Amino acid sequence: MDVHVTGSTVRGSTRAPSSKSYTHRALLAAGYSDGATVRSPLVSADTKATARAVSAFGGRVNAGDEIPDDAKTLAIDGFGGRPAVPEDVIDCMNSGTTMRLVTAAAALADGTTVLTGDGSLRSRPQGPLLDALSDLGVRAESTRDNGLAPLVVTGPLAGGEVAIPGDVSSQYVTALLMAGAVTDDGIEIDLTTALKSAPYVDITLELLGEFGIEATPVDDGGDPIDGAAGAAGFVVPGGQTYEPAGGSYAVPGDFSSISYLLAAGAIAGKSGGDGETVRIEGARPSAQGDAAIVEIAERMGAAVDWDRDAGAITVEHSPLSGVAVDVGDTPDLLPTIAVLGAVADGDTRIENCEHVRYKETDRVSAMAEELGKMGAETTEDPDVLTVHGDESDLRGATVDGRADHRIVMALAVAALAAEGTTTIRGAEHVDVSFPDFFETMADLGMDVERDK
Ligand SMILES: O=C(O)C1=C[C@@H](OP(=O)(O)O)[C@@H](O)[C@H](O)C1
Ligand SMILES: C=C(OP(=O)(O)O)C(=O)O
Repeated sequence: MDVHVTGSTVRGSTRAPSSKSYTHRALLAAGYSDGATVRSPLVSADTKATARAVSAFGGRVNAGDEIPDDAKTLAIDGFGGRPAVPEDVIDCMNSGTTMRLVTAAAALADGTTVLTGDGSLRSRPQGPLLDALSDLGVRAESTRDNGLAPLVVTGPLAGGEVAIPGDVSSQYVTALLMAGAVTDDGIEIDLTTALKSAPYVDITLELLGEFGIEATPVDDGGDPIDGAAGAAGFVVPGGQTYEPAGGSYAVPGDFSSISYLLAAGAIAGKSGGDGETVRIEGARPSAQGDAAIVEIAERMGAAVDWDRDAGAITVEHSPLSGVAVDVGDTPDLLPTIAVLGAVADGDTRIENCEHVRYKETDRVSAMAEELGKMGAETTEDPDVLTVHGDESDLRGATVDGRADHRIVMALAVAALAAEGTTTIRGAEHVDVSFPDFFETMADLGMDVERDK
């Protein structure tokens, strides 16, 4: 589907969608339990893939009925830590989180599970997780023997000690921690490189805690530390039982999604003289590293206010200046920061971004090339994307969303500040994390037309 976005201003109040990362983990944790209710889930293409995997392992989501797009709660009958051997191949579609978390869950089953995904997911690295599971005594293979899906996993997994790199995907650590809790022996993970995307492991640790599961980051002496940043490894004892307090878990708002709303306000938010700006609700503090978008936008000069107690962010347009940002912890913010950089004065250097190339698409190249079509000047290095705001003058163009939700949403925000109309191809891919993105933006004032 193509959308056509014409330069426009935005204002008004909106609510952030629920967190994709927390929803995946909550659905799977509920699957690992005897049963639990997930409140305010994100219902999207990716989280539905995880829900289907839970069902494939013998759980039941929403009494076996299709999940309505507006579901406010999801009741899950779990498989009690013992996944059944699925009757069919598990299709993880476009979702890296589903594939990594479900691969480790599959290793617990006493039999063989086959996992696949769409063309994008079948090109993303799974090798380090397969190697780790193999070292733990599981048969975990790529059908093409190239570290890519389709994957074939034959359990069961008893646990043990394993080494894994931390610089490809933090999702391998999350996967091993979630599965490790229900093994007999537990899992000790030694990181062979520093961990990137560390806040996502903090999200995992926070959620595991809410489900009554103990898992601990450790330093290189094996002593417990607070938080995943700087950890040399992790320890999760086996034989644990997933059980959320009160039988239910509530998903917070999604700061990666909030980043587009905030950026839209920062580059095109107009108060209209009545004090009303862009207000984003559902922004309560949690372990999400992507909450850094508030500080990044502030550093660039945006007029942002985050009332943490109320969980509300207000933002208004003001002139932006380029900054240097390290996205080692926050890879999903790169497309948003690149757009802010394209309208800012001076250079915006997005550093430590090599792992952002292993996403639904190579987002470093994708943003350089697609923003380039709109008149932005960038310099791309393997690990750094520099956006030259002074040399950029955004104008409408036809751009390719690269079948990647974050590229589509970032380009739509850029189009707000562009002269004329921008056509974005493949706009339907927002269904991965923010299905109502274009409705939400239209309500805020974005001039957007969708082709049927
Ligand atoms: O665990 C998660 O929920 C995620 C971890 C990150 O991936 P990597 O750890 O592969 O960088 C992030 O990019 C992804 O969108 C969601
Ligand atoms: C990379 C992403 O997710 P996943 O790894 O689950 O595909 C994302 O949402 O930007």
